[in-house]
Amino acid sequence: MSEPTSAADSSATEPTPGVATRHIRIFDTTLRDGEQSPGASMNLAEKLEVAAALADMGVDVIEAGFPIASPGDFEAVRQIAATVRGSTICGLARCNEKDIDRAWEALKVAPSSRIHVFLATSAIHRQFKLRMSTDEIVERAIAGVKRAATHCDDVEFSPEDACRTEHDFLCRVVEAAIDAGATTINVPDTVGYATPEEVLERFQMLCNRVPNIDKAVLSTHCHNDLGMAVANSLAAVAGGAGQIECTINGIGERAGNAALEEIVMAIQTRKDCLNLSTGINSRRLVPVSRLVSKTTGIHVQRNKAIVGRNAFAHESGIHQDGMLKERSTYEIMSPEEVGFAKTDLVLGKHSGRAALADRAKQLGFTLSGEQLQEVFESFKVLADKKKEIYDGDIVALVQQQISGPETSQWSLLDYEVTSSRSQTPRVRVTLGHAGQEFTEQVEQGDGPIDAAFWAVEKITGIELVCKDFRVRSATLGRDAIGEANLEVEHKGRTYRGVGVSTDSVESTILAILNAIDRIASGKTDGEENNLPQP
Ligand SMILES: CC(=O)SCCNC(=O)CCNC(=O)[C@H](O)C(C)(C)COP(=O)(O)OP(=O)(O)OC[C@H]1O[C@@H](n2cnc3c(N)ncnc32)[C@H](O)[C@@H]1OP(=O)(O)O
Ligand SMILES: CC(C)C(=O)C(=O)O
Ligand SMILES: [Mg+2]
Repeated sequence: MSEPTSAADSSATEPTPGVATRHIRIFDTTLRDGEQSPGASMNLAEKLEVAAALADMGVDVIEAGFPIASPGDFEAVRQIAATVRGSTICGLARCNEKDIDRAWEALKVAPSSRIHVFLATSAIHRQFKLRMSTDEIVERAIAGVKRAATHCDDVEFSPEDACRTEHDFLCRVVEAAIDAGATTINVPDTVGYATPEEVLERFQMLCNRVPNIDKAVLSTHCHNDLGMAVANSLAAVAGGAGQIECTINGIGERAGNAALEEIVMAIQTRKDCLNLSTGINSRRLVPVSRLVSKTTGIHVQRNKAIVGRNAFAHESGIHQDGMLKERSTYEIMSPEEVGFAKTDLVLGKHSGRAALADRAKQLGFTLSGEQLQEVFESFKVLADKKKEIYDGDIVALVQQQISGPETSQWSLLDYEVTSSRSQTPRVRVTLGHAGQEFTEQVEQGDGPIDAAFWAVEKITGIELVCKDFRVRSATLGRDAIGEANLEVEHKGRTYRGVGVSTDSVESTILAILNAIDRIASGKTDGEENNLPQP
């Protein structure tokens, strides 16, 4: 493996000096094999939109469908062939005249079209599915390719289940198909069974043993049943393949096909050792992935390579600290390169002070020293309760810290609330003050908030007249934190209090205590600490 010599080298690799870069054709089969994913059917308008996006991204060949499969599939291939420009449009056909002629009927309007004929060659498929002898398979393959070649000079032939086909027989079929006019020979790992070493050997074997192999482009089409589709596709390329068949988000039959975005970014990111290139505009990968996900209803998992929501997100403090110092410590590609707006430093329970201070700074607060430490402590307490901390949470935490007294007099140790439609609310509050604990239980008021006021007033002995009280959701979602803001009057003077928590009763009690601390320190509303404006 080549080693980056500096931080920047790790994401800006160059091809090996003196070694020519080989261009690899990208054949996208999202609309054909991808649509074979259970539940992924797309309607005509959706297929046209996806095809246009694929062409715009720079896909060389779009397999638009299997025209004999249904009138809808035929019409989708026909309209894509009629309207989408910039890519070759391909249609799939079994090895029989009806399929091939129907495919051509749909494709003929395209300026550049390809008929893809397939016939299984492995012993299992010959014996149990097709019930044909080896001679019959060869004859049928030749007839199919010849029929396709009468329509179109771009003919692809796939010996289905090629990776489980006997070497001698595979060589025989491939040679016959090329002689019959096939210009691309696709060697599929139909059931995702092969290992990268086996794929490499199989492609090398075909290159060494099939005498006319130089008259066709070799192609790879890998399924992901054992999670090796992308590795197998790259192994095929190392063995001589010049075309990779793949799908957006890796959708496809069963566990899917090799994911286009992973192939493209592996080639782009590791051009230093692979010495390959594609014509794909990688900045379109995320938008096209989202389009396909929305269109098919197949959700992209958060940790999916390249296009998953977490692909450029960092939550761990140590990683975030590294990222803030130098991006290449934890990123081998830039998010912009694949179409994400930016790296996401997600604040959560694994984050540290560096990321918290950085986010607070972006929000308009400069935190350091003890102030940072205090916000960090309340941040960790909150992070234990919430999955993700949003910007609104940070603003609320910082504001609470800034507006709080230097030394808090009263602290909330515990509380319990019972409320129902039919009974008077009951609140039990335990407060700490000067090393002692005080508990009060009240059963009065119009609701738990009112009861909480009564309980705190009883413990502290400070009477409050509530002039204004609001609880607002500081962030989004059901686990949002509530920020309680109140204005109280005590002995003719007005005081403010702020409290935040995921529980609105708790944020209210904290806001009351905040106001009481201000009363004790003599800070009225007109003498607030200067709150920075986020
Ligand atoms: C590996 C792959 O992804 S291959 C592509 C798979 N995709 C699809 O099958 C999706 C679209 N398919 C369909 O809509 C239907 O299967 C159709 C319209 C193509 C055919 O439907 P039917 O005529 O009802 O046949 P059915 O699907 O039940 O069986 C397939 C037939 O094709 C035959 N067949 C399979 N592959 C081939 C081939 N490459 N060349 C010729 N015949 C083939 C089978 O032996 C079987 O023939 P039989 O009925 O004489 O036993
Ligand atoms: C039609 C062929 C190429 C196929 O999808 C496969 O073998 O997986
Ligand atoms: Mg397939």
